[in-house]
Amino acid sequence: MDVFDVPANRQKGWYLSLMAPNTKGPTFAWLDPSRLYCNPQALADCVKDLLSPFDSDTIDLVAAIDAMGFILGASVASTLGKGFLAIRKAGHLCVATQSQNYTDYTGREKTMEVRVDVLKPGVRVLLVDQWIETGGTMKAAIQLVERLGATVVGVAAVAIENTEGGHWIKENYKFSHCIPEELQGQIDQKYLNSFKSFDQ
Ligand SMILES: O=P(O)(O)OC[C@H]1O[C@H](OP(=O)(O)OP(=O)(O)O)[C@H](O)[C@@H]1O
Ligand SMILES: Nc1ncnc2[nH]cnc12
Repeated sequence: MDVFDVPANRQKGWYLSLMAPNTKGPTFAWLDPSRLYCNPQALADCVKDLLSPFDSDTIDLVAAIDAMGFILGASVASTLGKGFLAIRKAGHLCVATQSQNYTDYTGREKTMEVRVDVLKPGVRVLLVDQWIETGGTMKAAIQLVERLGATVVGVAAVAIENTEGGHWIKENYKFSHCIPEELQGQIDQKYLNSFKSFDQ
C-alpha cells in the first residue's frame, strides 16, 4: 500500500498495514508505526479509534511518553481540544521533576521524568504512547502521574501486546488500542501478514 493511499472502505485498523517492518534487527522495536502518521486519514482514524472508548469521560490533559508517543499524544490532545504534557526520558527537562526508573522491552534500565508543576489532585489525565510491549514504560508513566496525585483516566496506544505488563494495564485501567481482535495474534507473534506485500 502506498503511504498516501486511502481505501474506499476504511475498515477498523485499515491503517495498520501502512506500518513498516523492522529491517534493522533486534536492538530496535519490531516495527515502525510512525509510517502511518504520514498519511493524514490514517492518523485521523487512529486518533479517533484511540479516543472512542473515552467519549463519555472527562479528560483535562493528555500526557504522552518520549519520543514517538509525543506524535500521537499531541494529535489526541489537539483532537480533544485539550493541553499536552510531555513525559520525558531523563536529562532533558530543565525544571523541577519527579523521576521514575523502569525497564522496557530492551531489558535496559531507564529513567523518565515529568515536571511537578502541572499534575495535582483533581487533574484527569489520558496517557498516550505509541506501543505497549512489556508495559514497563507505561507503568512508570502511570506511577509518575499518580504519585503527583493526578488521576489516570485511561491508557491509549496503537497496540498493547499480550504480555504480563500488557495484561496488568488492561486489568487495572481503562484502555484503548487500534488492533482488531483478529490481528492481535499477529501483534503478539511480532509479525504482520501485511509485511508479505509490504511495498515501499
Ligand atoms: O512496553 P515497553 O516494553 O516498555 O515498550 C514500550 C515503549 O517502547 C517504545 O518506545 P522506544 O523506547 O522504542 O522509544 P522511542 O519512542 O523513543 O522510539 C514505545 O513507543 C514505548 O514507549
Ligand atoms: N514500535 C514498536 N513496535 C513493536 N514493538 C514495540 N515495542 C516497543 N515499541 C514497539
